[in-house]
Amino acid sequence: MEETARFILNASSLTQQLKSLRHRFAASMERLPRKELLEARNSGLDVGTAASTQREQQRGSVTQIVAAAAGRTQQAMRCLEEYGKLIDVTFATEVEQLRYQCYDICSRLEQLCLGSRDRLNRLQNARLYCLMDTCASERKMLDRIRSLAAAGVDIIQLRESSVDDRTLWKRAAAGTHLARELGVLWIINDRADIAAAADADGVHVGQDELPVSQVRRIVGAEKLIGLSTHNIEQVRDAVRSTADYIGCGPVFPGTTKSFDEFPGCGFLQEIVSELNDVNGPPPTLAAFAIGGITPANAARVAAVGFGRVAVTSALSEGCESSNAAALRRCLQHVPLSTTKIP
Ligand SMILES: Cc1ncc(COP(=O)(O)OP(=O)(O)O)c(N)n1
Ligand SMILES: Cc1ncsc1CCOP(=O)(O)O
Ligand SMILES: [Mg+2]
Repeated sequence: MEETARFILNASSLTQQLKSLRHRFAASMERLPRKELLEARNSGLDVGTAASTQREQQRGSVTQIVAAAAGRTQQAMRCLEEYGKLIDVTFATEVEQLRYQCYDICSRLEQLCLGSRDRLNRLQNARLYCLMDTCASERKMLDRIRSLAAAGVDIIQLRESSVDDRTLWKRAAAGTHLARELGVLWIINDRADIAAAADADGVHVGQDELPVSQVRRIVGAEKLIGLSTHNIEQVRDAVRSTADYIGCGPVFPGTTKSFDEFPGCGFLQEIVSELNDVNGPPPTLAAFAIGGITPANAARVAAVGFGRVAVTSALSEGCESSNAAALRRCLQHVPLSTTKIP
């Protein structure tokens, strides 16, 4: 459990709590006579070593490993507590206290594993991603989120650089609550600090912002991290990082952001080959095509094997519903690359 908290989830406070529990447990164990404990260890004569069930041999995910470890730890503590009463009552009382603390920590750890799994599952199935700004007021922003969710958008990104941090955080936090209620993923552009403070589902960063390794330190393991990529080397770096998805483009010129160069559909095709290459890196990333994508050109994106798009203008106010449906129709037959779920 400590390895999961530390190396997989990067959950520092949980790692600290598990470590402290382990140390306090070791201190309690010192109450027992070490020599007798060592002498009692005799695997050769242990009738239980051959007894193993098929279930014990199967672990399908890190979450299952954690659940099994939590169960074993709690059972072991209960056992030590009960038999300990025959040897040293103080030992038994200490283990009882540790067992209760262990319940809380294990439950938090399992929830963390399940939470990140749920987000990754939703990301895995996402096809439509919309970028929006903070709108003129919080009420207008929430209405817009409702319209996008009703139109069938899977992910919404709050992309805004012209408001103060306090306003951005407030809008981000209000969006978190509504998006959770509506079942859409809520991502904050550029700002890992705001994403963490607002408890959003994740953060999207570009090549000039904080590197993914640093973003991960800020947002923790359970949040999604998206990274913009403009060439195949950046895609390869993203696969090696702990990013969960990539934005790929710009594909076509658009009105939201101007660019000097357009890697275009050729780049998308390269990504599809790279992520599906059985000899190459495992297909661990969800990839969204971005830049000037509309219902009129989405078929060209789908034709190269991209089943996910991120758009701004194509889903602007008033045309959410019809354009989302049109984009979906273009993309729906493209199989989605699999994302790795811990
Ligand atoms: C899904 C998605 N893909 C790409 C981008 C672009 O990010 P970036 O290159 O950092 O540019 P800005 O959006 O910050 O101007 C994105 N935001 N979302
Ligand atoms: C933020 C960003 N990054 C690459 S293209 C783009 C703009 C996407 O908006 P639109 O779909 O209107 O081109
Ligand atoms: Mg950016």
